[in-house]
Amino acid sequence: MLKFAANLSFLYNDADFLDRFSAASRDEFHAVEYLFPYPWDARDIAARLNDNGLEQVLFNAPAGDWDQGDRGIACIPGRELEFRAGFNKALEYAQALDCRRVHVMAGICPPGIDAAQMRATYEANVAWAAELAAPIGREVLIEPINHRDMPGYFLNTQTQAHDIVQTVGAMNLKVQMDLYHCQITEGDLSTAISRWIATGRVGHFQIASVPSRNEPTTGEINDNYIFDLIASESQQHGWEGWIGCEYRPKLGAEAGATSRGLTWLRTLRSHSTYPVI
Ligand SMILES: O=C(O)C(=O)[C@H](O)CO
Ligand SMILES: [Mg+2]
Repeated sequence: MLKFAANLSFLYNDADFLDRFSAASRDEFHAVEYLFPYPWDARDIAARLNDNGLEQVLFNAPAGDWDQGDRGIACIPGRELEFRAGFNKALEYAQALDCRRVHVMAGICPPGIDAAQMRATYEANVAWAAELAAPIGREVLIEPINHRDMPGYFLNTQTQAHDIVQTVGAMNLKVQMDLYHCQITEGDLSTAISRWIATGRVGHFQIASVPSRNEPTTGEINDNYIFDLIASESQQHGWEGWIGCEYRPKLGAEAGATSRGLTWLRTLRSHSTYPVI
């Protein structure tokens, strides 16, 4: 089985955020993810989830001052209190929205701080977050991100992320394997998927075409081959996670752009040899 979640920060941009939940439901999504819920009251989001029968599968912990260039603060020495306050807020939303996974963004490496100090800071922060989240059944995800989209981002490769997961050791610390970033940074997706899913430490996948970050099947990745691989590996290893549709519709913010771009998913739902939701 493959389970796809609509990323409401990237999709349905022709609608206000709170109206995107019903739009995703109309396109027969069963789950959603997005970057940040914090501008909205959790009760309003919970009502949209409930009204539309949607599961909340992922969102991000506060990532610093996004408009000022922060892309997470977990690796930055001196911002630990800010990180902890933000993650506490993320857990409040995770409980209100019954969301199992919280993505903790690492941050852009500040100049003049050595890599060892950033790694120590990052490991201490995600270890603290995982310990706080574990008793309430939440998972902390860390995601390698390519340096074309985020120059200088601390976490860049799958091996780096899994090394940190092993070093920290918390069973609820897992890797968010965004195949868009993995293709740009490392390529060799099939081997990477098989290798890392077998560890049991992949918490979530995300997909988008490369290089344009549009709908699957419109770029250099053979997405249908990848979907078949994830389906078979998931069955072999008992992986039951979600695949986030974190892409920008080719038709942009035109009315109905997202729905008109979902041919790849409708085809998969009707033609695959395994269940697809
Ligand atoms: O950039 C990505 O791919 C992500 O998934 C982050 O959560 C948002 O930037
Ligand atoms: Mg991603």
